[in-house]
Amino acid sequence: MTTAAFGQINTEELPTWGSRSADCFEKIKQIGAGMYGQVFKAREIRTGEIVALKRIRMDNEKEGFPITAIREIKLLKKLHHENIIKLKEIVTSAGPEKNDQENQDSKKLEGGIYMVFEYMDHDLTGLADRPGVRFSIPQIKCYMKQLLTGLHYCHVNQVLHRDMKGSNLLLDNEGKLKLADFGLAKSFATNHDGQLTNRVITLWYRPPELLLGATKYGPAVDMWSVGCIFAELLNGSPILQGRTEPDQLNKIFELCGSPDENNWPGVSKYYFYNNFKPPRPLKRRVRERFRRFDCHALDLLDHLLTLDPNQRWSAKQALDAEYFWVDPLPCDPKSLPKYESSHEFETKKRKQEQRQLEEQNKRPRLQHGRLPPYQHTEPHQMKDTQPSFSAGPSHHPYGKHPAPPGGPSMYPPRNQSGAYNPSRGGHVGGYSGEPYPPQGRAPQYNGSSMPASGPRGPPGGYGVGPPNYSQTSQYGGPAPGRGLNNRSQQYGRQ
Ligand SMILES: Nc1ncnc2c1ncn2[C@@H]1O[C@H](COP(=O)(O)OP(=O)(O)OP(=O)(O)O)[C@@H](O)[C@H]1O
Repeated sequence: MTTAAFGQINTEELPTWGSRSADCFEKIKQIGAGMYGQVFKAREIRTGEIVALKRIRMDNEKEGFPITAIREIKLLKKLHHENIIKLKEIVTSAGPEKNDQENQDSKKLEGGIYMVFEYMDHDLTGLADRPGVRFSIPQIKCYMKQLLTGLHYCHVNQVLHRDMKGSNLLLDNEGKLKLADFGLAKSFATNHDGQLTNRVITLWYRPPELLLGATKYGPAVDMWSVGCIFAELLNGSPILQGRTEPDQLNKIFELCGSPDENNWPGVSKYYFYNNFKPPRPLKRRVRERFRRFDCHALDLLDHLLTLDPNQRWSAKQALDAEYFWVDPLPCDPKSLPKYESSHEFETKKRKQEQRQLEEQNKRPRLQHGRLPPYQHTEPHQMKDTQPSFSAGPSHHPYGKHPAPPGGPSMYPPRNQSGAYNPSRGGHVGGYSGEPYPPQGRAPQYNGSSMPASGPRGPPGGYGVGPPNYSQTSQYGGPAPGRGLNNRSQQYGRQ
């Protein structure tokens, strides 16, 4: 593959885009389910080549071809780099409908438009979640180096990724890492008025400037996410697991200290600064909290998790960090262990099944498959003597409801109307339990104040989006670009 030099976009185009049918491929299995499409492992029938097919979800599209797909195709056609996923072609199929059960079990792909990608064995979140997988330091350095190299290529080509997180970093069994999911990416070369939406990037990876309402921003937004991913790799779990935007900011400030004009010149001008600045000064605790990391890792992390985007390290500065040049050095990707394929979709599904099984086992045993007989009690006693099966674990598909928005934060209580909508964005079902970062995309606005996150949902049920800022919430009334009620409007402001 030819790789364009930094600063140059390879505009060479593939000849037959969209001209082939999806019938050239047979489905092997589903490996991903994002907010905007399902991803399948598939085989090209003629050549036997294994590929990943991302079905472009059209069901919610009243306004034509989804903007996220247009973005992804447009940018990926221009970006050619060994650390960026390769979009090979687009194929279409007039095949059977989505809910056709027979089709779901068959190898035939259902009707729709598909993006054909090179296949990658894992995503970083899926791999890290695999029981028994522990990354070594040279391995983490190797992944981080590739991640930064791919991102540096994007940034010098004036592309912001805007959804950096583990599940969008794909790995193959040769140890290669590639950035994927450019559905929220944006070319900032063409954005002259500088008005960008701040409702991008999955909450746990979202930088403070976006949470404070920035509409002018640059590559530093991705670099904050890189800091979160790096710390997560070393820590073994995500480091800033906010449940709502205020809670996320709260967690950031508790770790990185309070922002003020000294450590972040201009911060007081952000739209939400006065609403969210901590009421009392907080100390920066990055070095203290991660004191078990080695000093070079800590140094890099400290520069990535810098509140002021102008002082935060760029991908280039990060690549030059001591961390990558001292022993133990990053390993050769080819020397890395080969793992059984692991995508976040599958690991989550497995966990969900296990949890369901555990819940079932916890339930009181039913006699002859019937509910346990009620104890005969006087009506007045019945009140306090509920049949035990009702006290069992919740079988709500989303598990526990998330904590009320705002949580134990210092922010004023939030407007509670519609406090939680488990089927946000129209996605139902769900992996329950653990908190989950709302997706990079803001959900469709339902006109009420909603918490930012719910537990993660399954195929699409993951689609727990960050909340829309409520127009009546503590965010201090209407703000530019808020109160949008569909995706195309939502992204109207780029
Ligand atoms: N080329 C690929 N090879 C292997 N797996 C892939 C590939 N592309 C995507 N996947 C899997 O599918 C998942 C979802 O893909 P992607 O993020 O592109 O979809 P999306 O609809 O934009 O998702 P999201 O809403 O999570 O951003 C990835 O996390 C990954 O596990």
